[in-house]
Amino acid sequence: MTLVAGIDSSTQSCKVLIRDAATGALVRSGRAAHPEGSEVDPEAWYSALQEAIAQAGGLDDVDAISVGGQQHGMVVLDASGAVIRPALLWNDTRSAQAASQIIAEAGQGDAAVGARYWAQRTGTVPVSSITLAKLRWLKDHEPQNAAKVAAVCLPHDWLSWRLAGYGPGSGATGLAALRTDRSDASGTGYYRAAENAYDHEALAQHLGHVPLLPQVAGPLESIGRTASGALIGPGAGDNAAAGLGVGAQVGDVVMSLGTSGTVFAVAGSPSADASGLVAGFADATGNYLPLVCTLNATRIFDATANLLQVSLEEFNDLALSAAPGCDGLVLLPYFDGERTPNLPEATGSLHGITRANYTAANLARSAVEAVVCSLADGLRALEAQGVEAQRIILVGGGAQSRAVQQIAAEILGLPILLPAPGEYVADGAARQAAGVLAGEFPNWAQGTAELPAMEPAPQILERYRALASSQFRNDFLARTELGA
Ligand SMILES: Nc1ncnc2c1ncn2[C@@H]1O[C@H](COP(=O)(O)OP(=O)(O)O)[C@@H](O)[C@H]1O
Ligand SMILES: O=C(CO)[C@@H](O)[C@H](O)COP(=O)(O)O
Repeated sequence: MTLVAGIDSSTQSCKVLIRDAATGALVRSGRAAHPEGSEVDPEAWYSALQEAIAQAGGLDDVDAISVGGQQHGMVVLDASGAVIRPALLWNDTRSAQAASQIIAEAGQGDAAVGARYWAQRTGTVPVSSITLAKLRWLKDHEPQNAAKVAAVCLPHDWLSWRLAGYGPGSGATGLAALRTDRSDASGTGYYRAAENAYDHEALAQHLGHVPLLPQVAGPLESIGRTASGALIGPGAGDNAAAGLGVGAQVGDVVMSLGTSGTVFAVAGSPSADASGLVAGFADATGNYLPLVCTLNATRIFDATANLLQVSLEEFNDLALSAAPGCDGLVLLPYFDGERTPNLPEATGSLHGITRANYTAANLARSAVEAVVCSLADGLRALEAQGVEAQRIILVGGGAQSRAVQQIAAEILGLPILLPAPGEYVADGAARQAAGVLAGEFPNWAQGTAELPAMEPAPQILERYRALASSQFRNDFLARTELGA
């Protein structure tokens, strides 16, 4: 049996799946936790990867491997190949002001002009998550570190590079061996997905110089070999890998609930949304991946379950025991600030509390309704860019939640497909690894169920939208009054 391995190095953990390259059957798996926090030493990802690989029985009998990873994280390397400082992750909002400056400077002070400039130039209006904003933050706050940057790469690029035998001390030869793929490159803010080209000018302006950038490998190109001789695929950003994992085709819309909430479509042409809601990313096959990402998804469930001192299963039961609309209780889920809408300083808030509705069940349900509504807004932004959603493919750890499944069916008003429980980012990476071996993506069978239709509850989204837009207005006014 020929075996392939797929890795998902995500925000919270590292997962390794080893599959039969011919059929896709799962053979072994492993998993290890990542440290908390939005600033992480990349070595911690490598240790978690080693632990997950060992748990999955090692790689000695594996013929090809690919890494899917959390997007945008800033991994900066010096000339020797050593990491200069801990990576700033996609959900680290300290770079929010840098993002605003990048936009304002492009528009010579006019943010709307700057937003249009970036939408046209790279497909994405920078927010704090985007790597370019993190590099600008580095230049402004740690100029001595910025000056040392010989190469910059992303979490999945760096892990693939380590698997290929490079690391601290591998010097210029090592740096020249860095590779990425088009999907992850498209999330940097210095890659023009529609032209398949890096934007060196953006780096020169916002980092202060142009460092070495990983070469962009083709969708089925091998970028090296592991110590045990397995081919290493190009890898992908985690959302593009999830798209591969569920076999998404042009026109399909995927909603993922993990640490981040994302909703994205596979598209045949690039997008350029000057409102900044939709990021114009690329997928892992040569298409495009217009995507909306929120900072607050399953961790809202974790925090609420924690507060209520219940397990996630009990949390789901509680949520399902409350009535749609939570008797008027509405949560705005901006616990970690927010990226879409762009409210990096926001905090969460609970509205409409009465003595009667302030129950554990309503609190649990309000958390699920909030997260689903925030993604329903994401879907609306995608539709404004011309995406025609016929159905939604639901993935990510949060898709396992029965409460999410039911409430998504009530709120989204579209058929919802639930792939068999699995790790779709790691699956996409495994599928890519099998494709690297065979020269084409495999056609692995996959069980998918359609969720039963639910009584639509449009009032939930209406109330959420009314509150969210008033919070957005207030935040905007506060920033304007402060002159920010
Ligand atoms: N049955 C469940 N009900 C609710 N949430 C769940 C359930 N199972 C997993 N999760 C959520 O999934 C999240 C992890 O999802 P995952 O996609 O692995 O995240 P990430 O990719 O960001 O590391 C956890 O925060 C957890 O709350
Ligand atoms: O920033 C984005 C997409 O733009 C996030 O989707 C990250 O890629 C992290 O994903 P998870 O670890 O939450 O799956």
